[in-house]
Parts: sequence; C-alpha cells; structure tokens
Amino acid sequence: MRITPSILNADLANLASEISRIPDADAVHIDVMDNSFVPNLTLGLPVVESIRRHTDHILDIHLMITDPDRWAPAYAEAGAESVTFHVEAAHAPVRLAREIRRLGARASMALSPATPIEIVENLLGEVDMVLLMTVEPGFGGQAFLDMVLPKIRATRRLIGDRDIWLQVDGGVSAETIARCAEAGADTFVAGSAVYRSADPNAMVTMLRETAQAACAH
Ligand SMILES: O=C(CO)[C@H](O)[C@H](O)COP(=O)(O)O
Repeated sequence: MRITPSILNADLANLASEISRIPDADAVHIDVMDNSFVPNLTLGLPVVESIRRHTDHILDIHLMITDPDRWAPAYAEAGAESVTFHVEAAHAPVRLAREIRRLGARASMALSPATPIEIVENLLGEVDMVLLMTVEPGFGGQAFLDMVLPKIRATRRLIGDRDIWLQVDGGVSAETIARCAEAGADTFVAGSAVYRSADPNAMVTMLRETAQAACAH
C-alpha cells in the first residue's frame, strides 16, 4: 500500500518545505495542469526540475495536459521516477509509454472517471501503473466519486497477476480509502486530506494503515 500525497493543496510558494513535511510518503504526486485538458493551471517542467534539486523523494508526475506526447519525456529526463499521461489526450500512447520507460521512468496511464478501462486493456502490457481518477480532473478538494469503484474492481481483474500498480486519485481520505483498497487499489493520491491535516506525515501513516486494514479482511 503506497501513499503518494498530492502537493496541489500544499503551500505552492514553499514547496521544498511542504515536501519535507511528508518524509514517510512513498512518493510526491505532482499535478501538472495546462488550462486546456483541464480548466486549471498549476506548474510545469521548470518547477519540477527545481523540486528535483530539493528532494530525494520519488517524484510521481501526473500530466493533465493536451499534448503529453510532446512533454512527458522531458519529465522523465528531469529525473521523475514515474510519469503519468492521460489516455484521452495521448496521440500515440504505446510509443509514449515506451519512450518514458526508455528514459528510465515508470510509465503510467490515467483515465478520467467516464473513460472505460476496457478501451485500454491492450495497453496494460506497456505501463507500470494505471491511475484511475476518482474525481473529475482539475481541482483538489472535490468529493470522491463512488461510481468509479466498479472500474477499480474491473481494472484489478484485468491486471491479474501482472506487476502493475493501481493508483486512485481524487477525494481519497480517511473516510474513502478503505473502499478503494477493498476494490483493488494499491497506490493512493491524497491531497487535501494530507495537507489540510495538522500533521501531514501522521496522516500519511494513518491512511496507509487504514488501507492495509481494509485489505486484511
Ligand atoms: O489530480 C488531482 C485533481 O485533478 C489531484 O491530485 C487530486 O484531486 C488530489 O486532491 P484531493 O485529494 O484534494 O482530491
């Protein structure tokens, strides 16, 4: 069970210090938005390059942009360990996943809530992780969408015994993480639940324990 906090709701003017508040996180999840694929604008490659210089944490990049084929490889070259692109935006997803892997990063594909997993079943062999959005992409602090739970179960079935991580992103909290874990997720993005808590690192531990407990029965 991996907890990968999103810095979307952290203090973006103090990113290095905000990231240092979650030493027990399994990775730092960075949301790149371009005000085109989603109606919000966050940060881009120069900021990720700066973050790379300030932390040894694993960097988990989530590209919510219209042209990931053009930009995703640059994030791998910048030292990110994982690069996720949206299947709704990629022009050549197989070539893109292979290029990300060739550059030494884990390749991952994301699906918005309405996108069925079945249409990318034949791409599973090309990626190291599947990210299922459990809110509409674009903003932190939204309510978890229960309608995605059957898709989490279906994705887990399609993954089978392959070593592909299943990440959920959006509205993940102490209240919702158990449902995600029971459905088959093993990697959890939590933004506001972590950064709006008094002790973000303690929240990371609590979320991981809650997910583990949900899978134990
Ligand atoms: O990708 C995202 C939004 O598009 C964010 O990672 C996600 O929403 C995390 O924030 P929160 O846990 O507050 O929902």
